[in-house]
Amino acid sequence: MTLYDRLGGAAGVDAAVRELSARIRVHTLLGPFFDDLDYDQIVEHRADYLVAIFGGPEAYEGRGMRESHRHLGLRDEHMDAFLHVVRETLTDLDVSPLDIEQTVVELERLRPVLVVPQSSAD
Ligand code: HEM
Repeated sequence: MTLYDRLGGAAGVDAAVRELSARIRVHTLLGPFFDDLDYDQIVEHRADYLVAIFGGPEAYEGRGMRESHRHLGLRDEHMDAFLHVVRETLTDLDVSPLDIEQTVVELERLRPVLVVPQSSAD
């Protein structure tokens, strides 16, 4: 059984991503990144992308993760905050601690892709 199945398949992942995304949109540090963007479309892409990561059917047709985040200049603190909200959301949705850990491990793999290296000059 994949993580996707244990999270409740398409409906479960979709519900979790929607709840996560609502929390991210109002987050003090993360929310402002999405001002003036089509958030519904981002949430839809985010759900498709995560379904595939967790072992569900591949439906994601958006840009590569590096390409879609590079211009944001994300730092470790943004990734940390994102993962913190993931943990809180899944805990509130009664996902098992083991599945939460596996989810975070999967998302951690994207850290080097999403976080822009800081030059020693700044
Ligand atoms: C593992 C963590 C993450 C995943 C899986 C993820 C996934 C995605 C996906 C699939 C898209 C849509 C790309 C497209 O439409 O082509 C996207 C866009 C975006 N993400 Fe993330 N993301 C993650 C972390 C973050 C973090 C930490 C931030 C910081 C706030 C962030 C901010 C954004 C923004 C602002 C966009 C829209 C960029 C634009 O269109 O200008 N993401 N993300």
